[in-house]
Amino acid sequence: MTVRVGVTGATGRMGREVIAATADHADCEVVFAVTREPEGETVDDVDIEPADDFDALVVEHEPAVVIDFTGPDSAVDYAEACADAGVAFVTGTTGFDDGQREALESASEEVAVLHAPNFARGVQALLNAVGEAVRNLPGYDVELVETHHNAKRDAPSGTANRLLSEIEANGDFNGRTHGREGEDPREEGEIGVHALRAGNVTGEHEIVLAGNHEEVRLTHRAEDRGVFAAGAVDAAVWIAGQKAGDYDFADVISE
Ligand SMILES: NC(=O)C1=CN([C@@H]2O[C@H](COP(=O)(O)OP(=O)(O)OC[C@H]3O[C@@H](n4cnc5c(N)ncnc54)[C@H](OP(=O)(O)O)[C@@H]3O)[C@@H](O)[C@H]2O)C=CC1
Ligand SMILES: O=C(O)C1=N[C@H](C(=O)O)C[C@H](O)C1
Repeated sequence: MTVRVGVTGATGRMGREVIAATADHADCEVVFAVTREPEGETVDDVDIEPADDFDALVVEHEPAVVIDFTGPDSAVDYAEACADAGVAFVTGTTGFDDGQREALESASEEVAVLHAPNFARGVQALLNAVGEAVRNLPGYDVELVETHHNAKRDAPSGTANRLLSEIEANGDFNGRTHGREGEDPREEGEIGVHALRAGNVTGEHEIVLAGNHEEVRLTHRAEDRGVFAAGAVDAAVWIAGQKAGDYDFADVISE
């Protein structure tokens, strides 16, 4: 059965990729796509409509799922609208604060909600590998470096935060140090976190584990945003059949 998909942030970097990825997927179709100021634009032959009409478009087109790559405030608004309308919600948006995360969780009491800070399958493998490396190398210094394009708003990236949680869950650490300046020697057990913003880098995450006169580096490098979009569309097709709840991209790729 074809899964009917609504797309938010449709003229953004990721929104455009999602529309393209949906066209490449045999099992879904875009039934509407919105952005704040559409100005009569189309993306891959899909008409882009005003975000102010979101609620009416949901009623008119009856999507099974909405895919969102926007900003934290708007993602929460769209999640709440989907919860009211009984529509599943997949978001790759990052930069949520605690209150916004709670709002997504509340929406997941009504409908299926999947939030993933990174829809690349390789990042799921990296999460597993990092946990194992940290468990196997107790006492090693751990530093994380992420690099993104110069228009990214949030730092550290959502993926970096997820990796940091995984690192902390698997070892004995004393907190995170974001960058260093001046007289600031490394303290035992701290995790150094460094966010680089330059040019049009799609997204890189590297974890350095060093100690015992040796060094391990685990790196993921996204070469194209289509990787994220394809994962998000796979998640949308998967979530269309799920009951209300809070889901992760790991649930999608474990099947
Ligand atoms: N999970 C993953 O795999 C990935 C996640 N991301 C995340 O996705 C998000 C979007 O990234 P990207 O596409 O690069 O960003 P862009 O800035 O290119 O696009 C964001 C889009 O969201 C819309 N938008 C922003 N704020 C609002 C708002 N308040 N209300 C309604 N619409 C809004 C914008 O609409 P308008 O054009 O109308 O201003 C724009 O079209 C970021 O949080 C990023 O970190 C990015 C890549 C992969
Ligand atoms: O903003 C981006 O571009 C990206 N954001 C995500 C994040 O914050 O982790 C994922 C990816 O690295 C690209």
